Amino acid sequence: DAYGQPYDWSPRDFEMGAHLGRGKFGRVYLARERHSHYLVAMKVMFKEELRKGCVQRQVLREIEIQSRLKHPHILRLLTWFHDESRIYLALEIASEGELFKHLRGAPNHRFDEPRSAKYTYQVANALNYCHLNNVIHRDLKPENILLTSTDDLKLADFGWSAHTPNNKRRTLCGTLDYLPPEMVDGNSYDDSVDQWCLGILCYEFVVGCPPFESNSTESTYSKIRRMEISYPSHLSKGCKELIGGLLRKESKGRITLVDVMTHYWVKAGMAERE
Ligand SMILES: Cn1ncc2ncnc(NCCc3cnc(NC(=O)Nc4cccc(C(F)(F)F)c4)s3)c21
Repeated sequence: DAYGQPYDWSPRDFEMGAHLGRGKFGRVYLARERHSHYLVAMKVMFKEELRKGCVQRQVLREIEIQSRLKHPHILRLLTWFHDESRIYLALEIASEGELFKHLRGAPNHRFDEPRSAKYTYQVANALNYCHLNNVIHRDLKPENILLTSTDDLKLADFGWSAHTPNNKRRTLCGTLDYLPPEMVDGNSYDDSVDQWCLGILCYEFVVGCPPFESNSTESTYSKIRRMEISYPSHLSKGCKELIGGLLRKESKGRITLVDVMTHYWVKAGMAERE
């Protein structure tokens, strides 16, 4: 407010609009702040549901982590508040919504290599910023990445993020396709799990499905453990080399996020997109 004191936001400050999407816990609405007409994406979650899902602490950790992260490719958590039954996250809007929708809607469910290279660069840039702030995202997948009207990516949903180093087992939920071998085996892990996930993500961009996808948990796990990856013939040498550099079973052997941002395939793809 005018005196520089943090203002206590409340649901009454916003007019709720269109339904933008739904997550595992709660729904997202377009919302407009009454005086400034500023538009936000409002994630509304029921405290009872979070309690039943035993995720209250994770939401609070996400709020603590996300309010500190300020980066062009990380979706801003602008503010948060709660009333007697709900918790509200006021988020920056990414008007094109979940990247997942655009990937599934693209021809052959995949992006061309220049577009994939640009997105890979932006995610690597955001993850590098997270790691410099001792945060691992841990839940990178197309559903958690949003697209803006300028065709730029925003990393979102830090509900599973954690401070490094971390070796708490995370209860498995959602897709297993992105789990790195060290997590499948329940071993300790560090921020290089995000490099693994970036490799899976890049593969899914250019191929249209994750490399270890299969119809049962056991076979996904065994494919991950055996590093059973096949590259379609349409992939360029540079693309295979980059993905191969990230999908290394040995976490220490994975190329760094800076290696990704300076990789010739990534730079060539971005130059072509300019
Ligand atoms: C759909 N859509 N379209 C446009 C648009 N623009 C912005 N945002 C959108 N959608 C919201 C994306 C999110 C960002 N941050 C989130 N954070 C979260 O959902 N956290 C969270 C909640 C409950 C439980 C847990 C826990 F603990 F279990 F992990 C974690 S969701 C948009």
